Amino acid sequence: MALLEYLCAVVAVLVTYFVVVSRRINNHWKKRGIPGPEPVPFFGNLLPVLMRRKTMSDFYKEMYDNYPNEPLVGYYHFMVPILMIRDKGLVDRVFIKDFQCFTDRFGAPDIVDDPSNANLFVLGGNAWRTIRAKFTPMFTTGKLKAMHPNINAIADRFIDRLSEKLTDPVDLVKEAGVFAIETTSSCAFGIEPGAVDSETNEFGRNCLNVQPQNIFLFLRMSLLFIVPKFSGLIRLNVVSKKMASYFLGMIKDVLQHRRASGTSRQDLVQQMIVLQEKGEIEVEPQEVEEGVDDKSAYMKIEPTDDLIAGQALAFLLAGFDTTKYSLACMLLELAMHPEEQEIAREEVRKMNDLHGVDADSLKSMEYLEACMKEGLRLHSPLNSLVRICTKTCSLNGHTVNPGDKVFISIDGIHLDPSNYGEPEKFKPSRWLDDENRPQSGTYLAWGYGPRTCIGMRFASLILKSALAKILLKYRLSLAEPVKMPLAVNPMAIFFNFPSDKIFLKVEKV
Ligand code: HEM
Repeated sequence: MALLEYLCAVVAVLVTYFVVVSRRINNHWKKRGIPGPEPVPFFGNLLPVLMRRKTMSDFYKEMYDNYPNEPLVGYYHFMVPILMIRDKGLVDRVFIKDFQCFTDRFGAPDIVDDPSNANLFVLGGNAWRTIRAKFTPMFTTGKLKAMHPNINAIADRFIDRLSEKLTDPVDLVKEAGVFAIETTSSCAFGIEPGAVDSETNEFGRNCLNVQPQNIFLFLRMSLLFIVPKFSGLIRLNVVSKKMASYFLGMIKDVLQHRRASGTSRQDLVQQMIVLQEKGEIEVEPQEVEEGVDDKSAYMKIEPTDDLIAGQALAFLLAGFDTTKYSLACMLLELAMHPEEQEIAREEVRKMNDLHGVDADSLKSMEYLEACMKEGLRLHSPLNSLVRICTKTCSLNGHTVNPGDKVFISIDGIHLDPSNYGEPEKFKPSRWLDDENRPQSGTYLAWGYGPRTCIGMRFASLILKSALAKILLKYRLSLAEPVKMPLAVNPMAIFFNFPSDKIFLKVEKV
């Protein structure tokens, strides 16, 4: 009995302590005069998300919409206070002008000995800056042109697959997924297209399951984001150990095979091999990022197979699902808007008659580009952009300290009527109207500032190649009604991935 009483007393003390600490933490924003939704102990503001009553995207967008006159809003990711930036001027400050105070995304240490975390997406500080400076030239116009025949071949295979499905409704997300598997395997993992052409082989299956959007990933990503040092200590990764070991092993095999056989191919793997052959990575004066006046902001890095494999893994993690869902959503919007689809088809036809579909002609397809931008505005695969403060700075009179987390709601900004007239409408023409072009800082599908998507030009080329080839051959329409806005997977912490199937009718033009 005495033991039971003793245990009850301990539990009562712990609960009281816990509630008091939670309350104190939950007063963080109140004390600073920053408005925000009322938190509950431990869960902060996440309870509706964890109970699947709201998606993370809805939660962010509601916060953006509910405080229309506030430049800053505070919320709690479990017990960690997070600052949401609403004001465009402050977005510019954090992501561009004061970027040197907000360089990190996860707050991970400079270089991590674990290759699955030592990648461009996760790394911070000098290691990120150094690798970014060396990897950016892999996506220049010339390099993309050289890779384009590969990309076109993958788009052709996509067209062939669709031709076999003309009688049945096409499962859009599934087909876009197979296309994304092929581009990822071919360009980032150096495997010939066709070798992994379906969801049923191991590579394809693993691509589809590399980051299953469930509660475990939600909690893992939450920990990495809110307590990066602790996550480092317990060696928490952005992917499971099994997936990391599969993909890292695969890319290392490709590296070894190319070196042993002397074979070469126009892809990202080859460019990484070229970088590796130059020896220790050191940033040259002409590669120094704008705003960085100190060369000590960079470091020397040994381009080991692990480091290279880590970057290929980042290309997969950052590029696979984003490409798949972006393509699916763009095709869906075109299917729902036959008039815009026809204008785009006419433009592609004209350019194709003159030059065929190549990297140059795709560049001149302005309407197609506008369709892509508009599709991404309405269906940005990422719901938010995140930065971690690395140097003390003041935002609107509020001091932000190293380790503090700031973010912006992409959907909030993309669907704000003060940024886009009739924001819910698919209107590619808004991108061609020179007088009313969307202002800078209001289009965030590829991110913003020096840490924007490194694969943007590459992904645009892939998406436009697929769109152009499909429009030339097929007319798209809905096979069954689709409810807008699309339902999103509730456990996708940073993403807007549609959760329902979408079926299109595809007919020859
Ligand atoms: C439609 C397709 C894609 C979209 C919409 C997209 C979007 C984004 C966004 C929003 C970010 C965060 C930027 C920020 O925080 O400011 C990002 C980062 C990144 N993306 Fe993409 N992405 C796409 C495809 C790709 C592809 C194909 C690759 C690989 C070749 C890629 C590689 C990366 C990497 C490595 C980062 C981290 C960059 C850094 O922190 O330096 N992405 N992407």
